[in-house]
Amino acid sequence: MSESETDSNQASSDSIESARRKVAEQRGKIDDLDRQLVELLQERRVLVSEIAALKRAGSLPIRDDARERAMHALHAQWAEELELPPTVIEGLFRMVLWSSRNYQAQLRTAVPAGVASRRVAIIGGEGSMGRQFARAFESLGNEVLRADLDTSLRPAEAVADAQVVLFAVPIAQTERIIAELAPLARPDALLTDITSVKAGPVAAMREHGEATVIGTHPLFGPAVNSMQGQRIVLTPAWDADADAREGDPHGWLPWLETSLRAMGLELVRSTPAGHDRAMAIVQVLTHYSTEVLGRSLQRLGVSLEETLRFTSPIYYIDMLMAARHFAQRSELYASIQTQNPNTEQVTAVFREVAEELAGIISAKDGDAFSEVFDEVREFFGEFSPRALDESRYLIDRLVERR
Ligand SMILES: O=C(O)C(=O)C[C@]1(C(=O)O)C=C[C@@H](O)C=C1
Repeated sequence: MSESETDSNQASSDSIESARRKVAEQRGKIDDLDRQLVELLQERRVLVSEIAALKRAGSLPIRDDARERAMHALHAQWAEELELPPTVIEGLFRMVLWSSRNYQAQLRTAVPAGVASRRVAIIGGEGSMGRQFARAFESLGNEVLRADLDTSLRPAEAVADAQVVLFAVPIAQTERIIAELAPLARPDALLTDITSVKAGPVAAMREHGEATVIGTHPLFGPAVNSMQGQRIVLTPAWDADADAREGDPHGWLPWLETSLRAMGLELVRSTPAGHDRAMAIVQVLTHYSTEVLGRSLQRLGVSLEETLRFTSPIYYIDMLMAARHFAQRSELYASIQTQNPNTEQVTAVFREVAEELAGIISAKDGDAFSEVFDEVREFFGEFSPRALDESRYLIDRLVERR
């Protein structure tokens, strides 16, 4: 090595060293700023807890959409003034607001002072959903009786002793267990369930007991971090137009609605048949499509690792959803797919459409393809701009994690 080469190597290692030192210095300052950010979040949380107390006293809801919209608009304006990307600032504050609402739910902001406590039997109380609801009812001050296959408390005893009976058992066994236990419930009790189909279980609860019947379907699984902001469908067994006193002589519907809202849930009212029609799309059709995709990948012998090297964000999201689906219990999905009264009709259309598109594609008929494409685009109509916006948000969050 010549002398000048040695010199230049020395110079470059000096400059690397000096760059490293300066980066470390700046990092120290960043840590200080980040610490201040965290302290500000803590200060913010104190204000939120004060708002929570005021809201509880005034029976105001945790979430205020108008306020949140106004905040996002204001933040966008600030971002622009300071030349920061508004979507990044919006993402940050969405996280802050989500956490603020969760915190308020933990502080029991939405739990009305006068919500009556009841003795609630959870049949299937050791299952993951059963445990989640047991905790939630307990946190509202109810006495919870957990009964399951292996508990010392027998399900029959729990049902006879309870004012509210919640069936949280696998779909395939729900109707059999209801038939066995519902006759033991007190006539002034509430019978409810959390099964993903509603017509069958609600009819079974009506048929086998004298108690008031309200079916429910939580639109989330046991894996969610918090129930805050999740949805639950309520399907009272009586006709919506009927006199409520006739279908609900003991006022169970207001009690259940208040309790579920207090857990942070958003309520969706439906009839058992209306629910099942909607779920044939929300669950059966989309799960079927996911299952066809997963099965095709497996049958094609695709190397996931290899394809993920080429991934687009959408392929990645599709793979996340497909793998998530197949990572869960097959019995749950088997039941959802086989027990919905509308499954046949919906899956038949899926197969027809798969054939239709395969025909168009193999005929290399670009015009026919565009015609189909345009018809579907028109079908999505007003939803499209929102879909573009929200999917972009989702993609940004995913990209930021990697
Ligand atoms: O301002 C309120 O009403 C709050 O409850 C606070 C807050 C926030 O964290 O800023 C949280 C939830 C609401 O949806 C709006 C704002």
